[in-house]
Amino acid sequence: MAARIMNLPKHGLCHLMRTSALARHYAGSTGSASPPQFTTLSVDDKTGIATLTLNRPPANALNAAFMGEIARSIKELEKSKCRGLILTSSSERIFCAGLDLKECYQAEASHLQGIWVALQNLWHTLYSTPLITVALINGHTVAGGGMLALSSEYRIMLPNFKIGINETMVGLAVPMWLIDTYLNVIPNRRVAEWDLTASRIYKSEHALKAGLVDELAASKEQGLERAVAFISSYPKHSLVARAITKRQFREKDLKNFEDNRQHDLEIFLSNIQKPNVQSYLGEYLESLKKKA
Ligand SMILES: CC/C=C\CC/C=C/CC(=O)SCCNC(=O)CCNC(=O)[C@H](O)C(C)(C)COP(=O)(O)OP(=O)(O)OC[C@H]1O[C@@H](n2cnc3c(N)ncnc32)[C@H](O)[C@@H]1OP(=O)(O)O
Repeated sequence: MAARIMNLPKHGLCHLMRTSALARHYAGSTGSASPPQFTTLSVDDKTGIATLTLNRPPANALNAAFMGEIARSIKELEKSKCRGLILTSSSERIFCAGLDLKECYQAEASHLQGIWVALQNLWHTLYSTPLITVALINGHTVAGGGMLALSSEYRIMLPNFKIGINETMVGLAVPMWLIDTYLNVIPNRRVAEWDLTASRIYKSEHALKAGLVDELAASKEQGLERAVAFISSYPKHSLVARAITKRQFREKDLKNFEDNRQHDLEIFLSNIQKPNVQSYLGEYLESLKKKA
């Protein structure tokens, strides 16, 4: 089996062609001709590997438009017969800081609903995709950012960053579908329960030891090479069987989610609008500002 390893040109012809194709797709599905705003996508036609780069400074915080854009790109890549997807960040410090908390503070219920439904859809799309998925975690990734990493099949992280799910710390329960996602990576229930109830955040090196990530890479370039090698290690003839097997492993979690989608939304809306949670959220946002 020949595993092709190459660095993708950041602004190559291939990238431009794919971006315009996606823009046409968005125009068809949303009625607007606006191109992707918060991501760049490049596809290596020789390897069939796509790199989706998160680019919403300063923290790649997730709002509904950003999450919709990521999910639509994944769906489009599935149709284009790409074999694999690498998720990474344009920032040198932050892979993804989770939900955009500024948009969760003192927001209308309809806005909060839009955010949560977009988060649910993004999780479902990434967790269920037949594509071979690798998160190249080149910065801190917490909460919803942890979700992106853990929903991928393989995680490569750069040293000296943080990864974890800290929802309880901000006053909210971890949704069942995210617990299932965590257990898919850390099957030791006691460790998983402790991590999620205590909002445990791991440093890269410790995350590797705990099995939360699969490899450390010294640089983003090395990480990209390792990600391409991982995806290319699956022979072409195995891809359909591989995708069916992946689906079977994840089917129960996906069904649980579908059975409880509405209830999950109601729990979020009820929690996030509680005065004590909103008040804590305000203080938390202030503390993030004061750090600067
Ligand atoms: C109350 C619960 C709300 C929703 C519940 C539902 C649960 C959903 C899951 C979630 O995703 S909740 C999101 C939880 N996220 C966090 O708690 C992350 C908070 N951020 C951090 O811990 C740190 O920023 C970091 C470790 C990610 C990066 O640290 P560092 O490199 O030192 O950067 P700064 O802290 O200086 O941040 C840079 C810049 O980004 C802004 N920012 C950071 N996180 C968010 C965020 N989640 N939403 C909006 N904005 C965020 C931060 O304020 C700084 O902005 P400046 O304008 O001051 O540059």
